[in-house]
Amino acid sequence: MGFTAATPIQAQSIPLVQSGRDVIGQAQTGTGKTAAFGIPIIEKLDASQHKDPQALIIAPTRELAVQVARELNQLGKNKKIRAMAVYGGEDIGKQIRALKKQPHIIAATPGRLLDHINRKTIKLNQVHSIVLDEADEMLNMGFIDDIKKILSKVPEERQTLLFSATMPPAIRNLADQFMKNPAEVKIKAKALTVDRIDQHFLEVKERQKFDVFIRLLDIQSPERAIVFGRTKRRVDELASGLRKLGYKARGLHGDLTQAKRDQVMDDFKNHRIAILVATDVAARGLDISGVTHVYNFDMPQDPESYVHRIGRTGRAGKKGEAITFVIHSEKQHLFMIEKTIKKKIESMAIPSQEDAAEARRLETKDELLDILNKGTNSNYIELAEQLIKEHDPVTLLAAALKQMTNEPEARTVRLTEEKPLQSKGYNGRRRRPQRNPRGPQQKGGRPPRRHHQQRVKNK
Ligand SMILES: Nc1ncnc2c1ncn2[C@@H]1O[C@H](COP(=O)(O)OP(=O)(O)OP(=O)(O)O)[C@@H](O)[C@H]1O
Ligand SMILES: [Mg+2]
Repeated sequence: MGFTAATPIQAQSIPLVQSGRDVIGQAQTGTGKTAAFGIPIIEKLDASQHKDPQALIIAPTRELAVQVARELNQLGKNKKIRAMAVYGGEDIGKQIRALKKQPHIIAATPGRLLDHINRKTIKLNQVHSIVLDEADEMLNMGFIDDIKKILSKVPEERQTLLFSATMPPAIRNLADQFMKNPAEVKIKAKALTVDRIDQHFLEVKERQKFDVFIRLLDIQSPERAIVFGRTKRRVDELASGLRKLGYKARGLHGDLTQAKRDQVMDDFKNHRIAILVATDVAARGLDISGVTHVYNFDMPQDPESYVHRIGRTGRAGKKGEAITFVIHSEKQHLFMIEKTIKKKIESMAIPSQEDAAEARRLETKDELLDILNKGTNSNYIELAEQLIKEHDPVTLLAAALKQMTNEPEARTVRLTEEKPLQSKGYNGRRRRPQRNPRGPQQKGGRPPRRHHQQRVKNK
C-alpha cells in the first residue's frame, strides 16, 4: 500500500494485538488506527478457513463500515483474506447472497449485523477478534444494547479491541464489562487534535452565517471541503443554497436513501463535487484524501464531535484548515472545546465584502488566463475583432470579466435559523432523545427500538 513506516499507534498496537491481548487504542485522527488493528488481525487469520467469519469490526456508520472493509481487503489481498461490509439500508437479500462468498472478516453497523445474526445468515461462533471502531461514538449513539447482544454471540475466548481518537471516561464501563485486562495504548500528543490542522473560529450572528461562509469560500477557494451543519434541514438548505449560487455542493445525512448516500460519497471522492455538506454522520472515521478544509457552519454538539469533524482534514501527514462559526451565546462551548483538546483556537476576523470581491476578481483573472493558455478560442475571434472595432478594449474586457464573475448581487439565499447550542449539559457527555441511528427504516427492517442512552443530534 506504499506505507514506508508504521505510525506510532501501529508500532505500539500491532505487537500487543498479535500477543493476544485486549487493547484500547487511542491516537489522533488520521494516524492509521484502521491498519493498527487491521494488520495484526489479518496476520492471525487463517485464509483457508472461511465457512464462517473469524473477525468482526463494528462501526457506527454505514460509510465507515464500507471504508473499513475496503481497507482490510487491500491489506489482506496478498494473503487472500476477504472482508465484506454489512450495513443497513442496503437490500438484505443482496447481502445474504454476497455472504455466500464466505468473507473472513465482516465490517458492520450494529443493527444490520443483528438482523443477520437473528436470521442466522451470519454466525459468530468462529469469531476470535472483535473491534469496536469509534467505540465512544457507539456508546453515544445508544448502540450499547445491540453491542451487548452481538458480544453474547461471540465465543468467550475472543480478543476485544476498542479504537478511537477520543476516549471519554464512560468508555471505562464498556471496557470493564466486555474486555479482559485490556492494555491501553495512548499515543501522547500535546493536543487531542493534529498539529497540522490550522484551527480558527469566527464569531458571527446566526443570520450572517451564510453570507460570511460564501465570502470565506471565495477567499479560501478550498479544493475539497466538508461543511458540518447541525440538522438535516440545515444540511439540505445549505447544500441547495450553495448549488443555487453555482458551487458544486451536495448534502449527506441519515434521511437520504442509501443509494443517494452512496452516490454523494462517490461524487465527492471522484471530484464531481467540491463541497460535502453533512451532519455528524460524516464526522467519524471517514478517510477521503485531499480534504483541505473543514467548516463547522454550526458548532458541534460536544468537544469530541469537534475533534472528529476537523479530523477529516490533515490526515496521514497532510495539512488542513478548520474554521468554526461561533454565535456569541455559544462562546462557552468554544472554551470547553479548547479545554478538552488542550489547544487555543485563534479567532479570525470576518472577511469583508471587498476582500471577497477582490478574491473573486482574481479567480476570474486566473480562469481567463487559463482559457487563454489553452488557446482553443477560434470560434470567438471574429466576434472579438468586430467588438474591438466598435468599443474601447479596456471597457470591453471589463464587461467580459464582470460577466465571468459570480457577483454578490445575485446571491440571495435564506436559511431557516437554527437555535444556538444550550450551555447546560455541554460537558463532553451527550444527552440525546430517541432517534434511529441507522437512518430511515427500510422495508423488511426491524421496527425502531429504544436505547438507553439517547442522542439529541439529528444526524
Ligand atoms: N503507516 C502508514 N503510512 C502512511 N499512511 C498510512 C499508514 N497507515 C495508514 N495510512 C493511511 O493514513 C490514512 C488514515 O488512516 P485511518 O483512516 O486508519 O486513520 P484513523 O486513525 O483511523 O483516523 P480516524 O480517527 O479519523 O478514524 C489512510 O489513508 C491510511 O491508508
Ligand atoms: Mg478510523
